Amino acid sequence: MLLNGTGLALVRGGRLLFEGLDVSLDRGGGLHLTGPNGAGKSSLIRVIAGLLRPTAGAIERPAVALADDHLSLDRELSLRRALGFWNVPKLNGALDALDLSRLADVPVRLLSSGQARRARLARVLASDAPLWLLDEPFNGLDASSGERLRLAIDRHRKTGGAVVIASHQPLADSWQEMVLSG
Ligand SMILES: Nc1ncnc2c1ncn2[C@@H]1O[C@H](COP(=O)(O)OP(=O)(O)OP(=O)(O)O)[C@@H](O)[C@H]1O
Repeated sequence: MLLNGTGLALVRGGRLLFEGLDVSLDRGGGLHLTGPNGAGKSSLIRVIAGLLRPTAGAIERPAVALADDHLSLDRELSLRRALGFWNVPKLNGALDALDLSRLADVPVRLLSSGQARRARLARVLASDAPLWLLDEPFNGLDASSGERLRLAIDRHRKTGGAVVIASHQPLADSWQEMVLSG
């Protein structure tokens, strides 16, 4: 098993967001976190990433790559050099997959908001982490970028990776859905 969390609970801002939660994923697996705003999807992703300590429970995880709104890229560097700050062994393939190659030499500060979002996703695609954690990855992407991302995610799962996505958008049947109710 790639990811195994058992009995997870989290209190945040004085509120119990979830308790007794089990999450597990095998290689090739996909977990889709859904639920209303504030239900705790992003918080659970941060628990899985190891950035938030759960109030109860235990978690075993492999190396993870997280894409959310927090990744900082040096705005003065070119996209390629800014991403190069991270562990990105598959950078060229990732830039290609998200149609960012022609922007590789452009300073990060000149990217549009959708291009910057794709850049944060490219960091994940370029990593060699088996577990991808994607918080609302389709937000702000145009249709063709969304499709490119879907293909990259499918490819990652088919080659033995696993993916957790928090998203309000429907996903295909191959995703195991977990509804958080807050
Ligand atoms: N840094 C923080 N400190 C305290 N409480 C927080 C913090 N960040 C988020 N929360 C609270 O935790 C709860 C869950 O937030 P979270 O961002 O996990 O929800 P979500 O399900 O991802 O929501 P959305 O669909 O809006 O993205 C909310 O009530 C939020 O106010």
